[in-house]
Amino acid sequence: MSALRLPIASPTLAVGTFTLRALKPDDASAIHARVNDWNVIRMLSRLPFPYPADLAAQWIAETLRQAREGRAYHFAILDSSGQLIGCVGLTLGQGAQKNAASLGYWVAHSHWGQGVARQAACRVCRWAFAHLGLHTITATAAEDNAASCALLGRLGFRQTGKGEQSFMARGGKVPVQHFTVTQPELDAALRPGTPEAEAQTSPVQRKLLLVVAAALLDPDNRILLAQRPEGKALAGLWEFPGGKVEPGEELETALVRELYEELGIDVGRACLTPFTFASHAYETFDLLMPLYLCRQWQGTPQGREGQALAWVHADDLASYPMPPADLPLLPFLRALL
Ligand SMILES: Nc1nc2c([nH]c(=O)n2[C@@H]2O[C@H](COP(=O)(O)OP(=O)(O)OP(=O)(O)O)[C@@H](O)[C@H]2O)c(=O)[nH]1
Ligand SMILES: [Mg+2]
Repeated sequence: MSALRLPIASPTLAVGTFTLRALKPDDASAIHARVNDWNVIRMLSRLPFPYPADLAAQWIAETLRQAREGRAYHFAILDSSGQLIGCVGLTLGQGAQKNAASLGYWVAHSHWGQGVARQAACRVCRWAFAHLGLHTITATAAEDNAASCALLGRLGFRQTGKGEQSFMARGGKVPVQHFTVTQPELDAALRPGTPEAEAQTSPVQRKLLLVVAAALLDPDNRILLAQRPEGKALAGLWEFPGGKVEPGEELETALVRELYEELGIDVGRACLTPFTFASHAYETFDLLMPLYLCRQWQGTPQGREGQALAWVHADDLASYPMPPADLPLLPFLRALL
């Protein structure tokens, strides 16, 4: 579990013939020209019509502030000639919602029907799942925005409910549909050959994820496994307790913190023995996971994040489905125990 989320730099992302990059103050006039269009603005809840020219500059300044603070990431969508043709962005939840973000986008009317929003939204969601530790991304679309509802469905978003929302430009409440997607749902919906599916193979976007984990051993040489809870990636699989190393954090410090957060036990750093490591290329990131052995701790392990726990003999490990990264580690544990 992450203690806090540090802002990360907005990347420049490529998808198909489009480029997504952080907004710049110079984009204001292009944004104003494209968004101040009834076709576009009637689908956006928070914008007035007509859209005053100076609002674009204020909004850009706000997005840059939010990005510096790690609260939102907004991108200009540029076509192959570098012309701004829309925007896409994610606003991150706070507090208990920190693993969720909401998606928003618009595309200039002249570019509708060309898959711009689909490709851009997909690219940003894939980046966000890989880099921001998100579990879900939500989106809301006006019920009469059939194109947007269809686009979200095509990206793997599920409709989770209906409601009403004030739309400034329309001067009142409008029926809306709420949607949500997880990383596996987004990945499952990718259609091979589409620009958004091809974009993922771009090597510059691969991320190395450093995760630290422990094989806790009881006096009978049984290993403690924890079942990944619902809502997390790889939910239901059994894993070694542990988690992501925070930027600037030492490995052992991270592991001591994770074991306390996830299991409520106190482990001295001296009780952690480096054992082996897992290295696995997941679809969107490379996992590097040092695995430590630990035989001594204070307290009784409890699933503090709602995860089931099991003490498992090395010979029984095969009965517990584990993430693919863990499978090469099992022979070493069997040999040791
Ligand atoms: N802890 C742990 N993570 C593993 C194992 N095997 C494996 O592939 N992973 C991957 O490593 C990453 C660790 O994520 P995590 O969800 O434990 O991270 P965390 O405790 O910091 O949680 P949070 O990000 O929800 O705050 C996940 O992508 C997970 O799928 C394992 O045996 N133990
Ligand atoms: Mg964890």
